[in-house]
Amino acid sequence: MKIAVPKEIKNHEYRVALTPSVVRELVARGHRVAVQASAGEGAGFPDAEYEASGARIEQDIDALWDNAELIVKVKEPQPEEVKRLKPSHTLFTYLHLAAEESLTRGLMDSEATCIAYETITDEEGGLPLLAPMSCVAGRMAIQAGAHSLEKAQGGAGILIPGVPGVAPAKVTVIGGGVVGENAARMALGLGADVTVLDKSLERLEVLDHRYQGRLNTVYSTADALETAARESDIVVGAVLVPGAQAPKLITRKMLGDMRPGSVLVDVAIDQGGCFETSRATTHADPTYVVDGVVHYCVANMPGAVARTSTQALTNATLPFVLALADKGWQGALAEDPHFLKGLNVHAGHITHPAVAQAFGLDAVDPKSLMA
Ligand SMILES: NC(=O)C1=CN([C@@H]2O[C@H](COP(=O)(O)OP(=O)(O)OC[C@H]3O[C@@H](n4cnc5c(N)ncnc54)[C@H](O)[C@@H]3O)[C@@H](O)[C@H]2O)C=CC1
Ligand SMILES: CC(=O)C(=O)O
Ligand SMILES: [Mg+2]
Repeated sequence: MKIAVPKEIKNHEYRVALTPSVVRELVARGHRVAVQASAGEGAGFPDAEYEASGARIEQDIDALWDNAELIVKVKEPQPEEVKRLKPSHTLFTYLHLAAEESLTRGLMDSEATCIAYETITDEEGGLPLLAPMSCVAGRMAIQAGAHSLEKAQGGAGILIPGVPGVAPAKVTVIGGGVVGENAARMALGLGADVTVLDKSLERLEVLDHRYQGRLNTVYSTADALETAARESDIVVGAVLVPGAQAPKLITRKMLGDMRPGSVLVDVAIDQGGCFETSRATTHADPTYVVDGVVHYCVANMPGAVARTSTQALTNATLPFVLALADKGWQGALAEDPHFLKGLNVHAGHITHPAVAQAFGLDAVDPKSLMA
């Protein structure tokens, strides 16, 4: 299989889809890997390491895309990348389509086969290719929140742990999955007063047991959300309905009840965000203020810690990339129903029900493509 690794072009995105170690595994199986010149530099993997692993370094972007069968990326294709896709391509990357209709339409028009990391499932009901980046983003959410609470950033001027004689900050995390648990863990580590809200009692039970009374767990209702908004210094948005747009849980009206200088960190922004006033921001300009409340809404948070994130991401994607390369998309997806859940778009059709529902379109059952 001819595999291409483009250099990521999203704002301040320094991750790369394959490390030299992964390239080595692919080349050992007889695959040909082309890596765009300097694609790995931001994550600390120079071209020479890829060459030593058997990759060809490609300077010409047109040739890189044109000659590829399988394109492996990190972030959703940007408009100039969508234009390069063609029906013979298999694209494997994060897509987050429910948040972006124009991207969805662009991928449909390309007629390429587009497999999303974030909708692949596992036996335990988890999302194994989202989890490593959720782990990173959850941990970063508290760093981002702590920084945003500083006065110079528009925050209330609160130090998360407080000091002797001064109470710590109150941190509420909405959604106690991978992002939520990692955010809660970091906030606890800093000495915050931490509450996790979730709709899943099972999840709250797991967290209660794991954190042995150090964490407050609250079932997520409209009342609980209003209380969280009123009383918290930082609210982290960490909900997910896989493939779908995030529900808007903190409304504009509720901002009026928040203390000035409080902070909303919307990690769920890549699925459209779970606060009504959220709009995607970039690492270059990560925050803005609405009604006195600081919003941090960066859609590619792990890109800022590209070295850690690239290693964590490729640990998880490796078996899937090998399966696609060895068997082709039909072979790999036909024998793994969890991998098949990753198929979002094929030959102009949407193949994920939650994505189709987000735009009032019909979904084609991916099983019907496996014949
Ligand atoms: N901004 C960024 O850079 C990144 C964003 N993310 C995003 O973070 C979000 C969370 O991801 P994960 O933690 O991996 O998902 P997850 O599936 O592990 O956890 C989501 C949790 O939300 C809960 N939930 C769903 N609807 C809810 C509601 N209405 N009220 C309260 N809780 C609700 C679920 O029960 C679940 O426990 C996703 O949108 C993901 O794409 C992940 C990584 C990086
Ligand atoms: C999951 C995601 O959006 C990211 O890692 O950038
Ligand atoms: Mg995005």
